[in-house]
Amino acid sequence: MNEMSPLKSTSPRAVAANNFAYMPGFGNDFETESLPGALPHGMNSPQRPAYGLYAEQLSGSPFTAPRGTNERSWLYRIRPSVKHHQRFQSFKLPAWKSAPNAADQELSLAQMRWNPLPMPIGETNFIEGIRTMTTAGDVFGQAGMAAHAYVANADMVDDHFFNADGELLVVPQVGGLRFMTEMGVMEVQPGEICVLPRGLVFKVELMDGSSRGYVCENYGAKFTMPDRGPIGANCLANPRDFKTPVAWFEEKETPCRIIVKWCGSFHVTEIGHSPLDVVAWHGNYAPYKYDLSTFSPVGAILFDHPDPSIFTVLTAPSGEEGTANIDFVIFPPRWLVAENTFRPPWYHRNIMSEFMGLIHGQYDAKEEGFVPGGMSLHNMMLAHGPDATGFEKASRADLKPVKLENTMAFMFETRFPQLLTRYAASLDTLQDNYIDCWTDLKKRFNGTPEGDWS
Ligand SMILES: O=C(O)Cc1cc(O)ccc1O
Ligand SMILES: [Fe+2]
Repeated sequence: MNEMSPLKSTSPRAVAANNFAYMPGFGNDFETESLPGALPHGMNSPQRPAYGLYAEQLSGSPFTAPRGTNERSWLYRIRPSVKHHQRFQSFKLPAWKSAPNAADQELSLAQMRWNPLPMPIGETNFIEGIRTMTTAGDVFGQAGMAAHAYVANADMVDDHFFNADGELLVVPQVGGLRFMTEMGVMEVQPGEICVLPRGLVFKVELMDGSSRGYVCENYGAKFTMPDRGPIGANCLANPRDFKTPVAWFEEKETPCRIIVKWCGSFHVTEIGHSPLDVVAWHGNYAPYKYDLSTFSPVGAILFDHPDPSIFTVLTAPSGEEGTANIDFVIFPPRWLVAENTFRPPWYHRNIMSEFMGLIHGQYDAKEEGFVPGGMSLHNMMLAHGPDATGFEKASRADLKPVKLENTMAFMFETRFPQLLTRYAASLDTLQDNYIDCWTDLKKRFNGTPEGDWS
């Protein structure tokens, strides 16, 4: 039983909304109840669950998935979800696109970079504020992803949402977000991320007013922790730093809506009560959050610049070993100590497609132009690397140990090409001079082994 403070909400029986607790661990089999005795023991489906609750299974994998990837939770709720999912009508969220986005895509064969999206002027909640930048793969085939940015200035009050098309990895950049979900409440600040499983009902409140950030919508197999190989049993992201909320419910008997994303289109249904009515649950299919500052980077401690896969927080497998549907990678503060080494990222061309964002500070491959809240896209096989100023600086730097501080960039990297939405291609914040950052890279070859460093 969770230790919770006295009840304070629309219902005398709901759990206080300002004292949220979390359970540590990644993919654990959790159990949690917000009323004593609400969770059945030793079985899932008693003839009459305590408190008159309904038992409901939420499956995140096929019933017969192997043990390591088999995910489901049992929810004990005031009304079964079938009472929430009735008479759907079409709903419009025109800025949220899905792959394949044939009618709306733009040629994306360019290195691209954007300044941050402006905050919205009209009232905009989290789901209304989602603007798709790129789509990749195919939502119907359950492969690929979409990279979205969001801007929001309003709470979801009576509106709730679930996404049947994939899980959502949310990366706040400005403003904390409070995710009130069926399975509990998560408060997520910039510098933290959270994952909302496919099908989970939630709404979002803004903790600090106007908010901005990024969302990766994963159409494929769920994010999991990468294997560490020879690194061993510790470092990178550690399982105990992932936090899943304890059960929380409200008993709100006033009109609410549920908006659903399903195969790329949106639908709405009206119900007479809150769908956030799960009093207790157990299982391993659940939302979680993670504080990026708890990532323990492991890197080169003598020479050279390793591949960025060393900074993978979460990976969504594609079925082909070593070829991720999506890798979620961060570039956290760290010591740079490599000797006789060009320390920033090397110039490269990559079969994977890289969408990047900056949560705060400065990114070491770009001296200017990549600002917090900004985005960049380096698509499949398109060359990129440090800008000319960064190259110059790093090539001449005194290679003493240096701490890279005040920085937190991230990458959504996918095996699929990322196709731009028309929205992304026509944004005012698209930098039309991005490729000029490489113009001043000089020819230094002059036939001598030293090259021309004048
Ligand atoms: O392109 C980028 O900035 C991301 C990146 C960083 C790095 O250290 C190595 C490869 C890579 O794609
Ligand atoms: Fe790259």
